[in-house]
Amino acid sequence: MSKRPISSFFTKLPPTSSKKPRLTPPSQDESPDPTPPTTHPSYPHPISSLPPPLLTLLDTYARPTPRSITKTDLEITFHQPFFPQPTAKSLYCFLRSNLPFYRVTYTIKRGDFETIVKTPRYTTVFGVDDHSYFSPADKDTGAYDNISLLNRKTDKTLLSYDNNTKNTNNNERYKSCVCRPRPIPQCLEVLKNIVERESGETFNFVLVNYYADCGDSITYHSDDESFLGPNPTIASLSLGTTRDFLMKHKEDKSLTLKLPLSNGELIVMKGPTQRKWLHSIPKRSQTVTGGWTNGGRINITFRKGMEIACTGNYYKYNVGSGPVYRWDDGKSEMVVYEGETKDTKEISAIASGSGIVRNGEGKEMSEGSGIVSGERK
Ligand SMILES: O=C(O)CCC(=O)C(=O)O
Ligand SMILES: [Fe+2]
Repeated sequence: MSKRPISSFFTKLPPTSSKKPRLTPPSQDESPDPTPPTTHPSYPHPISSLPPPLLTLLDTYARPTPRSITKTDLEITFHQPFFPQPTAKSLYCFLRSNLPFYRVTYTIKRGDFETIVKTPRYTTVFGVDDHSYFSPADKDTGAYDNISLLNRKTDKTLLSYDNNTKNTNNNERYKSCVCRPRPIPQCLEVLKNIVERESGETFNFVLVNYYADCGDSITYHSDDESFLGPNPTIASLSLGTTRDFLMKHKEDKSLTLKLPLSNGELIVMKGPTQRKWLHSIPKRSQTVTGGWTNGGRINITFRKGMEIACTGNYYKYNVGSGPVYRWDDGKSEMVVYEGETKDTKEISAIASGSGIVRNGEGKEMSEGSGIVSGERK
């Protein structure tokens, strides 16, 4: 495998309003070397890098000027589209095949009752809050293998990842994390860089949702946790099937908004939007996009976590402690990843069995059956 530095694809792209392509597509006879997969001890498996032709298509698109949507307490920039349809569809297939996903289950306490909540979609997350940063990739090879986590103030190592240790961490700062914080792999870092360039914002977390079909959803909530700062900007990219993004004002019930989000579209939510509005992707009995019925959808949100608590929260609710899922092309569905350790197999057997009720009173429920306000769970 060629050792072309991954970092050559990571260079921060300067903000630009130019509508012209910025990279020259490779000619037939000089196709660039493929970038090796991103590997890191915190990953359950190597994560493939974007094929150079797809990378070029993503970066050279002359995107139309976005439109602004403003309502009381709401500021959204709508890039329609951010990536052209065929490119976005390739990206959708690529990410669905190559990212590790989780179907997280967690418990919440309501009075004396402990309730098990099953997240009604697949999720995954990469990144770390602003108090820490990952050391740069290897200068010569671009490899991630030895990337460690450093304290932003002191530049001292907080976690040096070791292939031989379990995927838990003993670091005081991140002791509430269900797994070790994971650096953003090349395929998502590239997208983050393009979104940052076009929006003029910076992000340190990439959260991915995979809605397998029209029955997967996210309940009404707002991404207004204090660990994101007072008026967080959140950029949200949609790939695959069109799904309705519903919004409603937290106080004024007459204020609502429905945005069908389609393949390749990006919304950037800003200002008071998270503080004042809720949003959701409701279940549907059927979705039809083009000739495609009840297809899947990937949503990627780019966020900036300001506080340490953000990291524990995001890994708990988007990775959890259950099995890893990967896309199976033959079966056309997510299946439990076979390369898992004995420990995760045991957890997966417990989670998929019927005996997960923690106390006599507990009952299972789906997130979709309740409104979770103020927290994205
Ligand atoms: O899938 C979407 O468009 C929304 C996802 C979302 O709201 C979230 O991840 O917090
Ligand atoms: Fe959200």
